[in-house]
Amino acid sequence: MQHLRVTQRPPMAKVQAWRAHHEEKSPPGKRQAELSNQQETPRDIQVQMQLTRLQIEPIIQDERQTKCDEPAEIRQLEGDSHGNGKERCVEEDMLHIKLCNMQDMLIKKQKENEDMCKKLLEMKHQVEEISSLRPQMGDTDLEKHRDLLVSENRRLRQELQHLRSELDNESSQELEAMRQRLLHLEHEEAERKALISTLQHEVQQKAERLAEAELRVRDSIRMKRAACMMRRYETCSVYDVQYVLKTIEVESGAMKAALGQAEDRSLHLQKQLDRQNQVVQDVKKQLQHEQQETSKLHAQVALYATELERAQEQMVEEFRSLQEEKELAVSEAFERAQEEMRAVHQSLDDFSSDFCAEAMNFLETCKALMFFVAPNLSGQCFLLGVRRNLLMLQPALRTLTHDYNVLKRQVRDFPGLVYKVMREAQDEFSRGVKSVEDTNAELLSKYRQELYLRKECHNQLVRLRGNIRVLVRVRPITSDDGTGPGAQNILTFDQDDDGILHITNKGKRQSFELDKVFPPSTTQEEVFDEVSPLITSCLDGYNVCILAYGQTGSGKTYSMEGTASNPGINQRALRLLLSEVSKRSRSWEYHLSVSMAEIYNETLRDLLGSDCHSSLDIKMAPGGAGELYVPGLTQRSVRNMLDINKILDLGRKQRATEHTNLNTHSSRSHALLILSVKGRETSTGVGTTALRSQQAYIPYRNSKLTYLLQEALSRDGKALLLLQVAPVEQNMNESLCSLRFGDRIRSVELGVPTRKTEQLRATGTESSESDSPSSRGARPSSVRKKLPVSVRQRIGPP
Ligand SMILES: Nc1ncnc2c1ncn2[C@@H]1O[C@H](COP(=O)(O)OP(=O)(O)OP(=O)(O)O)[C@@H](O)[C@H]1O
Repeated sequence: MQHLRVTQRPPMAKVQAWRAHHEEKSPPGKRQAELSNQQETPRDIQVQMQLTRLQIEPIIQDERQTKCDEPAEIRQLEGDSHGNGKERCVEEDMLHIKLCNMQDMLIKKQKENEDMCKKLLEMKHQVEEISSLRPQMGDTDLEKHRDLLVSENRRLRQELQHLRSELDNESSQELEAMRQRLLHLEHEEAERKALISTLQHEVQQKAERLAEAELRVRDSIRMKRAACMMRRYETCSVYDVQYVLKTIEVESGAMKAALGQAEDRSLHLQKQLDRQNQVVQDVKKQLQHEQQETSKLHAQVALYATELERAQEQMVEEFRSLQEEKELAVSEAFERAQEEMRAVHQSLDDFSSDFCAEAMNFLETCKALMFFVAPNLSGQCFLLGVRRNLLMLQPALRTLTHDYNVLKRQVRDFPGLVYKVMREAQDEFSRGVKSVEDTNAELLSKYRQELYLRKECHNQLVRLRGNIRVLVRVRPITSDDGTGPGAQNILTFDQDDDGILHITNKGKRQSFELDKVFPPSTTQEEVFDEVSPLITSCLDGYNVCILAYGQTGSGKTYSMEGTASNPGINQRALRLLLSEVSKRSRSWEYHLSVSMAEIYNETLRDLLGSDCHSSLDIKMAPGGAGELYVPGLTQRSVRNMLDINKILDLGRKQRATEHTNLNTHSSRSHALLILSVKGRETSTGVGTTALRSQQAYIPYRNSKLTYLLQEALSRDGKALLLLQVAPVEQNMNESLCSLRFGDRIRSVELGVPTRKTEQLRATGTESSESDSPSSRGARPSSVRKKLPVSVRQRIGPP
């Protein structure tokens, strides 16, 4: 591709040969000396012109050739870029335009060259003419002409040189740009081809894996069928067959009836559940309505409160102005009264002084007249008048004082009155609010009660159907989650329903309903409290399986193993079982044993054995019951906490050492803790066997693990899935996958869990009876339960 735009250089050999030929005739030293002295002859000029022509011609030819090549290049480019989309078409168009421009330019340049050639020819003619005229012309004229021609020749040569360099420059730039573009396109194409081949490879790998999985499933079905057949044909004698047939005949009616009853009960419970759901929905609606009403009332209360506040402020303002007015009025009245009093006193004083003066005068007069006339009574009359006036003023003063006192009292009592009125209003409001709150609380408690009932019904349904219980534990945000937008929390919880988890995905909220959701604040103890009833039921003879599932770093190990100071389910479960065993020790004898295994890369390893490097196999139990066991898997008896701690430590250490040796990552390995409990009721001789297994991850593609799990998740088992999720945004996809997986698992029906009991006969042979909830009612013991006890010891040495 790159070679397309490489321009052919002028045939320099031809030029050099021609030059050598003429230099022979006119040696370069001589010619140069002539040129430097401006002494070129017409012959020299002719030679120069010819040389120039020879140099130009290849360039022109080259350009012509380039021009001819261009459509081919374009075609080539079109071919290369075919299928690279619009972008490439646009680029091709641009290149095409550029090429057209170049063509135009080349034509122009060619024309210029041709013009120049013509000029040169003319010059040649002129030179010839001059040479023919030379004999007729004088030396001076000739010299003049020669100078002119030489200078013209030099100018033309310079122009030619300039044009040539321009042409070279432009064409080389264009060529470089096109080369770059071509390289880029080639690079892109190579990348695409690599991508396609990677994808093809992946598709092929997936197809191979699918085929492999299909083959495995077919194998397992074939094996199961074969085992069934073997069981039927090898282990059962004619007598057994007859016995079985008879038992089936006898039992089938009762079994059908029991099945019918169970179905009826399930239907009834389903109906009840539907009813409860309906009630819950109604209550929810009512609650919503009440909440709306409450919010309305709250708004009204707030409105009233603001109005009250405003009224209070107004009242206070009015009260203040009234008080000011009152004080003003009182002070005015007081001043007036004082004025009046002063006036009265003044008049009294005046009067008394006048009166005294008068009286003195009068007395003087009287004294003077005493001797002559009888005593005069008019002075006494005047005094009586004044006294009457004073007596008339006194009630007015008293009324004024009384009014003043009343007003003063009113003013003093007014804030208290306002406060009282407001208090009453507030009391009334709070009574209203409280009654609304009480109604709400009542509705809420009813709603919770209904939820609880619904959960109970659901649990009962789960027990009857034998579904797997799915719990979710959300781990807290840790420093490993980093900072930034990826470390944002995306999970929220429902305050009223502990089985709801909301996940906010791109602004949208998705809700998942599970059996229980543990928020990050949940302690190990609280998680264990939820799991413990399941664990104790393995003492009653049920197969129990607890699985922790989740992406790497979501807290599976933390929940199952925990830390030394805060142990997880494994250690707590063993501790609980030990304490239960000691509680029941009066009537029961139990034997607890523990195995620990790890599956890594389809290799099952014993973590408690002396050689933890060797790989173990999973085999069909020889009893023909189609059950599996692991030959050579170490089982260690457990009697106290010391034993438990030793065993767990050993298992952990073996696992860690092996990981260091293999340089593996923990998330690719799957740990199993298998606990076997064998119990015997000392009074009746009834024995129970059960199996509990835990593991850290369920990859369904892992056949070894699936084999072991299919035992634990068998029809007569109780199973619990502990989904572990990380709360941050960067783990959203994995969290969604885990929750969707949990949702699907919740609907998986394992069948009614059955208790495994066996009656030990005095002769040493064993029989068993079903003690499942249904069997305790009407369901008779099944054929499966009549198998010898050794067959039920599934994992561990046969
Ligand atoms: N509930 C929790 N409280 C506090 N820390 C937790 C909790 N759950 C997990 N962690 C912490 O989160 C980190 C990852 O947890 P853990 O190792 O249990 O994840 P994992 O799912 O077992 O990972 P892997 O699959 O890679 O083994 C650990 O540091 C652990 O201490």
